[in-house]
Amino acid sequence: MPGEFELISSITEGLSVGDDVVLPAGDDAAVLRPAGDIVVTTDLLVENVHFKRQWSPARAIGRKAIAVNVSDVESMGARPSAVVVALAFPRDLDRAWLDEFQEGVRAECAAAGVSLVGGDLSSAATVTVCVTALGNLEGRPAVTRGGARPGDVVAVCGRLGWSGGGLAVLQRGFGSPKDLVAEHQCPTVPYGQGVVAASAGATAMLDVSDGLLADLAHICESSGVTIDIDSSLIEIPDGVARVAAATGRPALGFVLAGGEDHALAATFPPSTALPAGWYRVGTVGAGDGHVVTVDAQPWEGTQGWDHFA
Ligand SMILES: Nc1ncnc2c1ncn2[C@@H]1O[C@H](COP(=O)(O)OP(=O)(O)O)[C@@H](O)[C@H]1O
Ligand SMILES: Cc1ncc(C[n+]2csc(CCOP(=O)(O)OP(=O)(O)O)c2C)c(N)n1
Ligand SMILES: [Mg+2]
Ligand SMILES: [Mg+2]
Ligand SMILES: [Mg+2]
Repeated sequence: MPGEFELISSITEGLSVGDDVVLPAGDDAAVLRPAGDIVVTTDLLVENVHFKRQWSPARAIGRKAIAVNVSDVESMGARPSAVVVALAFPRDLDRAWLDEFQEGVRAECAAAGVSLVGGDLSSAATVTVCVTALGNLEGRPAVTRGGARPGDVVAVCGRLGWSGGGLAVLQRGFGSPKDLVAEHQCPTVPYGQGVVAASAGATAMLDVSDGLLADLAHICESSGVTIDIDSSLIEIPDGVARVAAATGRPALGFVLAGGEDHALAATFPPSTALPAGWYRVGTVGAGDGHVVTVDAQPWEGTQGWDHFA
């Protein structure tokens, strides 16, 4: 492995940046000039908690680190603009692993439309990635978790259950269905749909990281409402049905609580025509927060991921 400054040079060489970047990576800090309110968010990816190097190629881990963070920017109804990437890894890590990780970072930044404007490197016993992502509201109000109203429609854009299904496959030591495994290695974030939903009048929005039920409970709590999921509106992907059959776990559990979907979930007034790519999954009801039901019944299984439960 070359020295730290040589690595940084290779990481930042030839980086292109967007219009809001005044000073790119290379100084003590980058300088941005947003045209409206900015949103900022950060999420960690920790080896053996969020990924395993045996389960995911380096390129997918680099892509995922960007994707899950930009997903939180999208969920505010903002246009993603920039990221900084802090990376710690063992001294004896293969140089090829780092190069492939960095290739994934660049590829996903390009897909998401964000500029890589800085970061940090450190040695550590295992790989840890911390990304901070920024976005621009461009004059629109942020779509928070707190604006859902009784009668609103609950809708989703993106893939539910694929990532959780892929995780179950990997945990059993298998590699297929390949589409599910790929989705676990790096989720497909519906880039651009945060702004689309905000412009269509979404009243509340978030990205599904812990699991649809666990995350919708945040909207219930913040908005002071209840949500009922209508299971007849929920499609079970073929691969998820196969993994459910092989594991003896209910297919609906992967979709409702699998986690790491990084789909967007939002509430819309009942009169709103849902934007293309969005599908209804349930309805907002009156009541005092906390409650997400499925077909008007409490969900018996886990609601989603909790790092400390
Ligand atoms: N260590 C921390 N210090 C301050 N705020 C935090 C910390 N950890 C989480 N939060 C805040 O708590 C909220 C929920 O966090 P989290 O569940 O990680 O959100 P998300 O699932 O959208 O990534 C966010 O607003 C986040 O910024
Ligand atoms: C090795 C491994 N085990 C388990 C998981 C499953 N998993 C880890 S974190 C997580 C939930 C999402 O992560 P979190 O850090 O809570 O993201 P946030 O909600 O803050 O966006 C899930 C489903 C995984 N991805 N990799
Ligand atoms: Mg988080
Ligand atoms: Mg997150
Ligand atoms: Mg989130």
